[in-house]
Amino acid sequence: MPSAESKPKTLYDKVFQDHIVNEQEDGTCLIYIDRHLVHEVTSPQAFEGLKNASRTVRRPDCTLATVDHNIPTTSRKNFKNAADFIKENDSRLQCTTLEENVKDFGLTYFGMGDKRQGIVHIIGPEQGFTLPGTTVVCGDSHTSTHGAFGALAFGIGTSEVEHVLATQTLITRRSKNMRIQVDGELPAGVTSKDVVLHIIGVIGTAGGNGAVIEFCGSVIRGLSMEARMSMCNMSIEGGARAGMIAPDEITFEYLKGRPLAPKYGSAEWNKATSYWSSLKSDAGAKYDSEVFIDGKDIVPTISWGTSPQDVVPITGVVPGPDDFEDENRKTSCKRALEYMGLVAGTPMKDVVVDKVFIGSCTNARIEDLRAAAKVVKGRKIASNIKRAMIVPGSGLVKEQAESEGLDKIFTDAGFEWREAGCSMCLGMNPDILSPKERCASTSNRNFEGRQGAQGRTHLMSPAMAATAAIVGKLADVREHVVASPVLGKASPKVDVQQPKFASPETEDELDRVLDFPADNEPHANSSAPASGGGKSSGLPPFTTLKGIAAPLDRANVDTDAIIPKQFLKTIKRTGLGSALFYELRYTDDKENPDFVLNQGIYRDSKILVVTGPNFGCGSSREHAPWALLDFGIKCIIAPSFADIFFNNTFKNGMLPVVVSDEVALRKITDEARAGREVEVDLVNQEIKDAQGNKITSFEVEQFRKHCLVNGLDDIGLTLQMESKIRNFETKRTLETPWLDGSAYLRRDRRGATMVEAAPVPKTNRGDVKNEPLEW
Ligand SMILES: CC(C)[C@H](C(=O)O)[C@@H](O)C(=O)O
Ligand code: SF4
Repeated sequence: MPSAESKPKTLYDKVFQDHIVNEQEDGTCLIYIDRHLVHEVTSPQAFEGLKNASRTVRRPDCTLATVDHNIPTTSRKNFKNAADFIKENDSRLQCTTLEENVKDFGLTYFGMGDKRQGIVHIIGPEQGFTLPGTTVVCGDSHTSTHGAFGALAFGIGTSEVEHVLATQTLITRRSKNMRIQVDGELPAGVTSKDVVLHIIGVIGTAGGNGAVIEFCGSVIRGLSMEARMSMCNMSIEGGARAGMIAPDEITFEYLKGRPLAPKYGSAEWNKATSYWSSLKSDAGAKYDSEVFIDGKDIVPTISWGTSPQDVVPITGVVPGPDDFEDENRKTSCKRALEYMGLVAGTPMKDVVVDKVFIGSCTNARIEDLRAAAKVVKGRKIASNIKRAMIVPGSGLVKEQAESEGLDKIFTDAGFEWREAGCSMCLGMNPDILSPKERCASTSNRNFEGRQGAQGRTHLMSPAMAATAAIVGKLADVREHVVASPVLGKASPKVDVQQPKFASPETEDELDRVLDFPADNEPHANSSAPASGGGKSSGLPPFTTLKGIAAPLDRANVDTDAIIPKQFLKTIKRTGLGSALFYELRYTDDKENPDFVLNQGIYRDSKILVVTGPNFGCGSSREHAPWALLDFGIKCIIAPSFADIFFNNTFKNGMLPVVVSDEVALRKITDEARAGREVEVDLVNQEIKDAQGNKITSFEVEQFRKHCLVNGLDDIGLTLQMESKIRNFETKRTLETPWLDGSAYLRRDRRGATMVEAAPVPKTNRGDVKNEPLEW
């Protein structure tokens, strides 16, 4: 779909533009979603919403589901079904709920008995489900991974999952363009994980807020697809909505022969690659911000603290509060040192490690395992290492590694060779750290409690984690491996039989008239009652809110802190108030009297005033706003917010207010500290004191305000755009036919009936006896 306008565009601009179904005057866009990945944690409430409203999944052919977060990674030799295999009640319920839902809605599902099962961000690319120029979403923040293909891929909350399931579209706005150019050459032993950790150290965890990052430059061009995926994966840790890399020959090579990619050599493949080749930023395209990095300045990088921006070269020392100028960072540093059990000035290489975890959607692909195996080969893990785990990202990665003998290299060295899943990346399953255990980890988040309550995480590359296992301390791979560079360049190809599928029908007449009756369209200034595709009022309206405001003196509050992983196992949206800020509110299950929400009037807070920036960073879990809401907090005031959290609050009838003016924020905080009520008047966009005196005004997007004030439900509104969505789909079938349900499920040309395609079943519920594991 070539873009029409001639103004130089960025890669992001092009992909975004090609997916607009409708654009309102205030810039609110309805965009079409090509690919939707679903996992068990963020989908139950979405499916429940569909069922309650008697809605169906619009495009089962563009939806792919798997289980990854909750599942044990122990041997599946005796696996019969998930219900028997998963011992923990809540985890089992989330997985079996997904199994029921994929059956009820007719979705393609890779269950635990299917070797294509794996971490959602590993299986999408592996299958060719992720393709250049597509929009890809998932109820998971690391959906940014798929941007490595030149896709616009981003994490969404559960309300948006429901929206995509029902409408195959999303309501969103344009992000800013940020370019990060890494030129030159990487020194030996430096991998893409070091590059991205280094970048996050430079820009900070809020550096990319509101933006989509385009990674470019000679270093990026020289990376394999898997290495590019590791980089885009962690764009979210840099605060960005998404990361993107322009597709090139390396991308096309990777896609050849993937089951869901157009068949290599076919007319469709040629058409696709010619479109994909146009997906690069035009010369002269404008970026809102740019960062230049010289590859030669990057050394193996490792995290020391509790935020992904807390990184140092392995050759460095643990920093102290005096190393930072910013007050927020000084405070965070003090707290992080205490949590991590580290003393400022200690050489990183002196830090002793207890456990090693090689896995996660950042680094559990075949190249990652090869890089680790290269370090480990012929060696043994150090005697102080209590446990070292290799967790392949998917059953196919596992199989490939076994065919290369990597499993043997690892087990001979003393590593555990596990089954695919998220594992110790977030400890929603049995793989966790014990309190105070220190882990060398290839995952992406080192938040407090992330890998287990009081666990201590150091982020690094697979080669560095493998070196730590051998040395028993954090260590520099360059001092322990002679051969270099450790980073492999080739993208392994999954050797698969190309599934047969009929090419989509294209003779349908393309209706180019995209007009839609004006009185049915959502409009910022209209409160016309909904009609047609569904009801559009569903949330309690938000006009003004007056109440006690709790002050919170923290920066970069992540959603793991707002609601820790153990509470994500619910299949409901309610009842999470008691879990809000769990680790901060309770010590050994007893209330911590120092935490503001445990004190007097603040127990009844309706507003939260946060003094530090970037509130709600990290995971896409909508459980964070649900927990705040259940506690009674409907409005959060902060200098800035992380994008996904910000979005999620609106979907629940809540209001996040950005107050970046320091004086105004201080005044509001003073009112909060004095225990006086604060009033948030959305209609007039003002914050007032208890007497009604204006403290400050604030900005809010008009469409969002309209929905909040009128209590409107997005899905109902979007369903009224049915004819525009249908027209977009018709055009998509004609111009990019490879995006219509290739292989697994194909959409009938009349658009309604779903037909099943060989060779895989529509659902795989883990019934190994009746469902094929080979394909
Ligand atoms: C469970 C899910 C919402 C979450 C995410 O969005 O990132 C998880 O994958 C994580 O890594 O914390
Ligand atoms: S970040 Fe960790 S928990 Fe989240 S999807 Fe990736 S592997 Fe799973």
